[in-house]
Amino acid sequence: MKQHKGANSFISDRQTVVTIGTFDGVHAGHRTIIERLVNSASANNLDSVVLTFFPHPRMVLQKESGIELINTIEERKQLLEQTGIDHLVIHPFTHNFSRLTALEFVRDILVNRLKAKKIIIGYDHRFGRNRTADINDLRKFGEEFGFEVEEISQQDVEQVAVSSTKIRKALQEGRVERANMYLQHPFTLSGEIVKGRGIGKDLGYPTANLDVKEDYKLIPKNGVYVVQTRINGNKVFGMMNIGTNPTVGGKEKTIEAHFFDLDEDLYGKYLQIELLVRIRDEKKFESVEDLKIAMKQDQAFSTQYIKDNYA
Ligand SMILES: Cc1cc2nc3c(=O)[nH]c(=O)nc-3n(C[C@H](O)[C@H](O)[C@H](O)COP(=O)(O)O)c2cc1C
Ligand SMILES: Nc1ncnc2c1ncn2[C@@H]1O[C@H](COP(=O)(O)OP(=O)(O)O)[C@@H](O)[C@H]1O
Repeated sequence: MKQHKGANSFISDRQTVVTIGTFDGVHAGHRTIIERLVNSASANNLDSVVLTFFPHPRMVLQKESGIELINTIEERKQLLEQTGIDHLVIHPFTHNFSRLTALEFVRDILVNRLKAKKIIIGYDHRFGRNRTADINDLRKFGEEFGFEVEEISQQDVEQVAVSSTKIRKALQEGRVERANMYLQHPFTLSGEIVKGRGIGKDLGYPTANLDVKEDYKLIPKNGVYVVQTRINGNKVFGMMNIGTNPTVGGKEKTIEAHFFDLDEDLYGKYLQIELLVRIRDEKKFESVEDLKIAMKQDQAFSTQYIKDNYA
């Protein structure tokens, strides 16, 4: 897969089949559409192109929308990489871009830049300044500029929307097993390991504090989770707490993980941590001793879960 930082730097020897969308989650519904794209491209000797926008239009046009996405742009790239598309174009969505008329968008971006011979698009897709144009307009442009339009049916579009909503809701409720089932891959949190308050080691459970810098990333419900990551190429399991650490007088929300059978300085490392299952709510314990007992139980739960599911 070739990556392009915008349509202006797109290069391809062949003409293309293009689909346009956010593809947040890159879940089963998205994969069905992308499969269609890839198959259509190979059947017609064309290159397959996913055109996606970043920042998300709502992050630019409705700054206060508080949008929460399943994937950061980095995660989205990695997931799309696995689908077998030839090109991923991440076009910067700016105010200026949003002012393009439908004609300008189709002619300048899709036809002249992306060399579109075919466009696969949802039945309800709208585009151009103020989203005035629809799929019928796109078909007319197709006759003028020589490309074909393939419609994604209402049923398929709804399936995609329902899945994204279900995944976000499951994550907000802490049901990561369910979210992972819809996603068909584990939900991840990614970021750099930063210094915390240095309490973990005293508790006997050092915890790597994850700094998720993307403010639009959906963080699942506070609580304790079984997790898995890769450290220096090795698979490592652990347990993660998302919350404010009320027992030790914390206020800020933190994301921290204790990894099993590991003793290593992780500061400055970039980790992608997969959430596997939720164990319990975060609690304010009477004492640090009670917290330690709970963490020991969390470890026992995790060990059993890993044995049952990953042995
Ligand atoms: C598996 C796990 C479960 C935790 N559960 C709780 C909890 O229920 N309540 C709480 O106040 N803190 C909980 N914590 C966080 C601890 O309060 C502890 O302060 C933290 O791990 C150390 O913070 P530090 O990185 O700033 O040193 C948990 C941590 C882990 C790793
Ligand atoms: N098994 C482990 N799991 C998590 N972190 C570990 C582990 N072993 C060593 N560490 C290191 O210890 C640090 C956490 O120690 P801790 O006392 O909780 O300090 P901090 O408050 O800075 O997170 C981690 O960032 C990592 O560098």
